[in-house]
Amino acid sequence: KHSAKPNLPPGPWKLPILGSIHHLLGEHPHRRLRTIAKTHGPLLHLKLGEVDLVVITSPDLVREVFKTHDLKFASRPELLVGKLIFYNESDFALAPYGKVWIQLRKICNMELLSVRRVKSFGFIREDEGNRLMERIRAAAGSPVNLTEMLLSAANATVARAAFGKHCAHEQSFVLAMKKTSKYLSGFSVVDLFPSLTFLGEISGVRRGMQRVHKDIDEILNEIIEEHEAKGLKGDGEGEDLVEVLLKVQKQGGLNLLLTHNNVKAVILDLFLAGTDTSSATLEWAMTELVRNPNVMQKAQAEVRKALKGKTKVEEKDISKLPYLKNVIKETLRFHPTTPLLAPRLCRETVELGGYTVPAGSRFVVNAWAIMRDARWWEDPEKFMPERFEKLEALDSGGAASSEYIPFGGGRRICPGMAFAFASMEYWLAVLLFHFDWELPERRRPEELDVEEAFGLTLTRKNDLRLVATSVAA
Ligand code: HEM
Repeated sequence: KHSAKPNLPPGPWKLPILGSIHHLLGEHPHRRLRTIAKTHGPLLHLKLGEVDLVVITSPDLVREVFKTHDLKFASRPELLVGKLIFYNESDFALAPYGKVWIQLRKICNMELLSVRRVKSFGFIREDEGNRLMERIRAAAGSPVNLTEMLLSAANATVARAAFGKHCAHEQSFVLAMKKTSKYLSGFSVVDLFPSLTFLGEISGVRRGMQRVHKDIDEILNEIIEEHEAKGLKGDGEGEDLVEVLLKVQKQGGLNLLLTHNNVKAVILDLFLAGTDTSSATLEWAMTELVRNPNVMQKAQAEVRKALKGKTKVEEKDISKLPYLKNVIKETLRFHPTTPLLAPRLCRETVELGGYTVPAGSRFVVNAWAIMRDARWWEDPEKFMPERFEKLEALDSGGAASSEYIPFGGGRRICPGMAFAFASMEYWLAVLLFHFDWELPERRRPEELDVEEAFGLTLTRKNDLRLVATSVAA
């Protein structure tokens, strides 16, 4: 008689079967969810089909979930793409919390994306930076598609880091990954009604995923065979990431028998999480620099003064560019490329903010809304890199603060921060040192649009086309 209903967080009214899905229509989810939070508060409950979704829009709650209750929120929801493309969740970005995730994350932190390893890829970033510069120079004053060029540099960098210098499969692999990312939103019908398996069949999604998986698997098998045939050097110098993973597999000594599927799935993670996040951030940085000529001048003056007399930017110069670093931090605040972070799964029932979040709920943090909220940010709609000169606590790129969370937080915080900053800072320095930038047809800076395309990564809707003028060194 008195079976107590859980005291769920508030949320908008729900329809039978669909739940709250209709409230998310018409605008990008991070924008709709901010509007809903303004009415119902910073802790929301929505029912999306069969899924309970809890949304957080306040730094206090962020602190609670990433610090006090981190372990309870450290899992990821099961998505069809994880099963069908990521080798039945043999990776660690989509894997639930557990033995596999713990071991793979350890390998990632200590071997794949450690500061030492990221440093060892400096020559790749410099090569790709030079290639970027030459492609822009070759355009000789006609508009260049920076969106496409930055994505190509990011893809090539991860591909070379993962597979080694000469990988014949780079292009076909990148293409297959592009197809994969469209299945990853977590908001698709197959993931909102997981019990209705026939939806995957009639929509063709299941077949599409199986086809992409087959293509990816063939390429990765060949790459692994080539690496095995070549033999593993084992000296730690100049190793690519496939070599590192195969070496760890051979050495054993982990709490996990690392399978070939683990190796392949981890490589997929690095591509999916590590390519368009970095290129989209740079694309937004260049957008804001063109829209804010004073900021552009200040950043260019810094880099040109620090590198006076040089003909090329070197990685070691980046430490002399604090303003440029703040331009990137401000871009990540203003245009976080994963505005709702990556969805988590609540492993146990938790009391949060006076409400009950039931075990099994999916949960997201509206990082975009928090980082544009005037309660926590002065002039939040203004692009102002100077704000980071005062905010020492935010220097670590996110881990230290619950208002600045472009990389998430807690145990599942992005492990690719060092990799991302190294490429983004270097390439931005190259773009600003060698070129002046303006809009085609001498359009005014304020005419540059900031429309968003929502996919897994928040990119510009329209490609960024700018005219570059070479500056004499
Ligand atoms: C501007 C660039 C980037 C941004 C904004 C970004 C952001 C994020 C965010 C928000 C998450 C989810 C964290 C959470 O659940 O709390 C994440 C996870 C992850 N990122 Fe990044 N990321 C970037 C670059 C990279 C790069 C370059 C790599 C690797 C090469 C990478 C690898 C990963 C992986 C593997 C995960 C999953 C971690 C796990 O579940 O344990 N990311 N990233």
